[in-house]
Order: sequence, then structure tokens, then C-alpha cells
Amino acid sequence: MIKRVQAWLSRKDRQEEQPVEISPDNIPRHVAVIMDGNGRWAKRRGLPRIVGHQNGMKAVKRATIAANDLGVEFLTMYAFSTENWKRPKDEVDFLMRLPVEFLALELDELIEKNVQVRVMGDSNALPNHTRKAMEEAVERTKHNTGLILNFALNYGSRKEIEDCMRELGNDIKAGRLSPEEITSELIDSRLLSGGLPDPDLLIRTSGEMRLSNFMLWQIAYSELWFTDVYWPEFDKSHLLQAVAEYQRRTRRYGGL
Ligand SMILES: Cc1cc(N2CCCCCC2)n2ncc(-c3ccc(F)cc3)c2n1
Repeated sequence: MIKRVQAWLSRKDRQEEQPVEISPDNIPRHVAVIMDGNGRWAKRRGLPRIVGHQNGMKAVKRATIAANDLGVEFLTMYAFSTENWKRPKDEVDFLMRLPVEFLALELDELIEKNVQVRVMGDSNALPNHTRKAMEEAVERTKHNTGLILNFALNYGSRKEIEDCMRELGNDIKAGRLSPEEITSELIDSRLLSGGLPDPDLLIRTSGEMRLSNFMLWQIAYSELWFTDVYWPEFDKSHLLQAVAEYQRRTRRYGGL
């Protein structure tokens, strides 16, 4: 029984709208998002880049609520990569304050929606105020049982894999592990995403079609969906479009 979700898509140029059909029987458990286009969204409007990041943060809450309502169980958002440190200092300083702003402006509504916040990445290298805000968001939502909102912050997949290999090598050297015991399940458990299922669907906004060192091991079998929409414009209609395409691609007609 296809539950018809009349979600009117407003395409970027708003010239065309189309209904979207979503089946409740094949909702992706884990959706991962590369939230790109915040600076370009602002530039197109003659606004400072930081306004793009601020609006991007509002899109995080919007997308989280939409995903939670749809029945998505895990939502991983690429908030700051290990490569982002190369950006101008004033922009990095602003970005490092966004978790604090998120805590003040957005978290209460997500707590009402029973959302649990997790973080993955090297938090030791973050400023104290950033790390404390993240720890508070995790602490204040740790008993929630709804959608798990997983922020990748100061995250890089190659560093994650390198650190995992080093840890396994040390375990072998210490006699705690034999090489024959290394399986993909063991590696899954040792990565920063340990405990989460692999993403079923990876979304990247703003028209870029790169993986940008994001969850390279975990997305081995993920459906990739790219949109020209800039992240600050992303809303429920775009999530539904991505999930509808995911369902078209993964339709099994009862077969394997
Ligand atoms: C660094 C950064 C950038 C950031 N952007 C807003 C979204 C667009 C992409 C980049 C900018 N957002 N959005 C939410 C957070 C966040 C992270 C951890 C946490 F526990 C609570 C909130 C965030 N963190």
C-alpha cells in the first residue's frame, strides 16, 4: 500500500512542481548529508558567508525534523571536515561557535522530538567552547530514543581509517588480536561511526559530485543522490525527492 505523501516539490527555479510518492516500507534507515553550498548561497544574495552558515544551521534542524517524521533512524551531517581548518581564521572561528548557537537556538525543539545527538571526529583539537557545547548536546539528549542526529565534526575518513589500522596493528603487536580476526565487522566497530549502520543514502547539495573524504569505508554500498539546491535552501520537499529516488533505485518487487 503506497502511502501517498502529497509533498509539493518546489524546484530551485520554482517553475515546476511535482507530487512525490513515498512508501513507508522502504525508508532508508541511515541518511548521510554533505551540507554544501552555504557560502555560495550567501554570495548569490550579496550576504557574508557566515550568514550562509547560520541559515545552513537552520536547515539542519528542518532536515532533522523532516527525517524524524519520515521514520529515518540515523542522520549523519558533515558539519566540519579536517580540511576546513584551511579556511580563513575568522570563518573557522565563526563555524566553531555554531554548536554553541545550535544548543541555544535549535536543540530544545529537537529534544521535544525525542532526537538523540551524537558526534564523531577529533574533538580534542576543537576549542573548549565548541567541545563543551557538543558534550552538552550529547548529554542532554542521551536518553532520547528517536532519530539519532550524528554530527561529523573535525572528521576525515582517511584519518579515521588510518587511526583504525594503527589501533589494530597495536592490538596485534600486543598479542590482543591475530590478523585472521580482522573482518569488515571488526573494522566497522573500530571506526568513529561504530554502532551505526552504514548509510543507505548519501545526499550532497550544491551540485558538487565529490565524496570529500566523507565516510569512504561506510558508503561502499550507499545510494548517492546529488542536487543543485544549496544547503540553506534544503527542506522537506528535497528530502522526500531524495528518498523517492532511493526507493525507485532499491525497489525489489518482492525479489532479492
Ligand atoms: C562546525 C559546525 C558547522 C555547522 N554548520 C551549519 C550547517 C551547514 C554546514 C556547515 C556549518 N553546524 N551546524 C550544526 C552544528 C553542530 C555541530 C555539533 C553539535 F553538537 C551541534 C551543532 C554545526 N557545527
